[in-house]
Amino acid sequence: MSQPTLISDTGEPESAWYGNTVLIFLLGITTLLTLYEYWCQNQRHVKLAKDIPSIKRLPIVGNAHLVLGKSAAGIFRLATDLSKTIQADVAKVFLGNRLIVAIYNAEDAETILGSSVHLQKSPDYSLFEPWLGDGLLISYGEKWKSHRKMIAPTFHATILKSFIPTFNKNTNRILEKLKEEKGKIFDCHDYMSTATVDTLLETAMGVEKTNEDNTGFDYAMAVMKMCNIVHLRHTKFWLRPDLFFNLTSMSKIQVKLLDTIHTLTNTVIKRKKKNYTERLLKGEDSLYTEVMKSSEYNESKGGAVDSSSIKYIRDDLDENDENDVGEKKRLAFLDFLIEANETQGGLLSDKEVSEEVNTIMFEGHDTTAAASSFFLCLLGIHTDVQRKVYEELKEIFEGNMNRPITFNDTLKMKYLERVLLETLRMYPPVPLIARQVNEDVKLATENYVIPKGTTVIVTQYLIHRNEKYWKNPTVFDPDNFLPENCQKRPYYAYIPFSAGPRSCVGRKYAMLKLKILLAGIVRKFEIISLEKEEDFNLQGDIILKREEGFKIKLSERV
Ligand code: HEM
Repeated sequence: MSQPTLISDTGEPESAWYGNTVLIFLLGITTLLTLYEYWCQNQRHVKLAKDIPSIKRLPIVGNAHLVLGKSAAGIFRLATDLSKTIQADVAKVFLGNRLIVAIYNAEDAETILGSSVHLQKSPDYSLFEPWLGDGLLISYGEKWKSHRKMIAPTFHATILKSFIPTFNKNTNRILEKLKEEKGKIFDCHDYMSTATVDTLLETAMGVEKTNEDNTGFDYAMAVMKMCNIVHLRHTKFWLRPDLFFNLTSMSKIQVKLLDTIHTLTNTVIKRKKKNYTERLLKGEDSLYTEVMKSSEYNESKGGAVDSSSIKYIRDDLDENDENDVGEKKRLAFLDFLIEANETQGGLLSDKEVSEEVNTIMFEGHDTTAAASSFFLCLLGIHTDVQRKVYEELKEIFEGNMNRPITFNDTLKMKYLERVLLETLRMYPPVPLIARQVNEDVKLATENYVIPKGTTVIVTQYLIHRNEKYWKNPTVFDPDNFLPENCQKRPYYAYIPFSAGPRSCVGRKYAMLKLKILLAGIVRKFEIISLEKEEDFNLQGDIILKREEGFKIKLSERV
């Protein structure tokens, strides 16, 4: 039986009317999208950046589709492959209408990082806010400037030297734990993370680890998972707006992870505040007053401790940070923060103290854990390099491989230092830095212009592998850091700690701590790796890691 034909108000059959409506709707959408694409193409930033090399973009989405369905390691591979495809020192991509310019060369990196103008982080860092607040890593303008001035000197050479016994104690603690893994294949990153969290707590934060609890491990795992979430939101653009993200199960996981992270940092702050109040109740001076009175301080005022011996790499801010001889130099990080909060006319609010503690705990641990894990894997692969490191240590310690490592010993570790610098070249823990430029910037390369409002990504990982500056960029060769080879390179060709006014405040802390930890491990164990560098699946989820983990095997040295 045939169906009766429905007649619309206009007298046409209903199906024809329905077809016309869909057609009009589709035409409308197409016209709107075409107009939008036309508008995009005529935007000032698109026109100004038109000569910067790029790959083909799709209308409307730009290059955003390329990350769809890719894992963190897949995205990292995509980014490095793109740089090879484009074969230029600068490249651009579009996420929708958003322009992103990537820099692969030292000269243009200097234009951005060396400037005191392009200091604002890109909007991508805002995803860290629920975790780090507006701490030093993210903040901008006057707040960043004044906090940087307060915090940088709390990592001064004099303070770092006072941390050496704790670096030794924590190295011994980790050596005991590593003994349990002897002969097994295991992921050393978990151990390196826990060790760095515990060491940071006992040094920069100045709190004693009173029991063998799992705080360091739990915190490190929570940070690792938080990095995964933030990275996922960076690459999956639909997860960026809180409105959508809050609908996902991931947002509930984030709440739990942040609870673990903030519980640790709040406990640390509370303990330090309690110490502060107890001192005052006992009639003792505040640390600040004590420091001011100390004869040691008065002596050093005349001639600050020479920190040049731990200037592993030149730094534009060394002059500013270290000539700023002031009383705060004598207070370690959290001691200073509490004083600034309690006695110095409220220089810092409770919220600001918490933001900075969270920032230092994150920046200070995950970076160092990655650096030490890559170092151990590389020694396991390059056994000739490992032998040389061990020979150097034997010479320094003259048969007493168990004694504590002193500051002077670290100065003699010339070869180990070169191996560490080479590790940071090939596998920089922070593989890229993203800034937002607030004015047009002319680059050295081909006079390209980066329009204001653009996100600029300085890619340390690729600059460190640019053939212009490195003879065999993909070959692990500690001799790249022989003094005669360093002199030939532009300064910005090697920037694992960034450079310029926003460079890493913890670079000297990191190098000193890493030397003691890694020398301690090599003195005790021979490291074996069953994989090769070609097997590394790198993923750049905030901090550079290996997707498969950092598997090594240890055998105890006789
Ligand atoms: C191997 C270890 C480390 C590496 C490779 C490293 C690398 C970096 C890099 C590349 C930046 C610039 C980031 C950016 O602009 O997005 C940075 C900033 C920073 N780092 Fe490190 N870092 C390390 C260890 C540390 C340690 C141990 C601390 C503290 C104890 C620390 C504290 C900071 C802080 C607070 C900033 C922000 C500085 C500012 O914006 O003014 N880092 N680090």
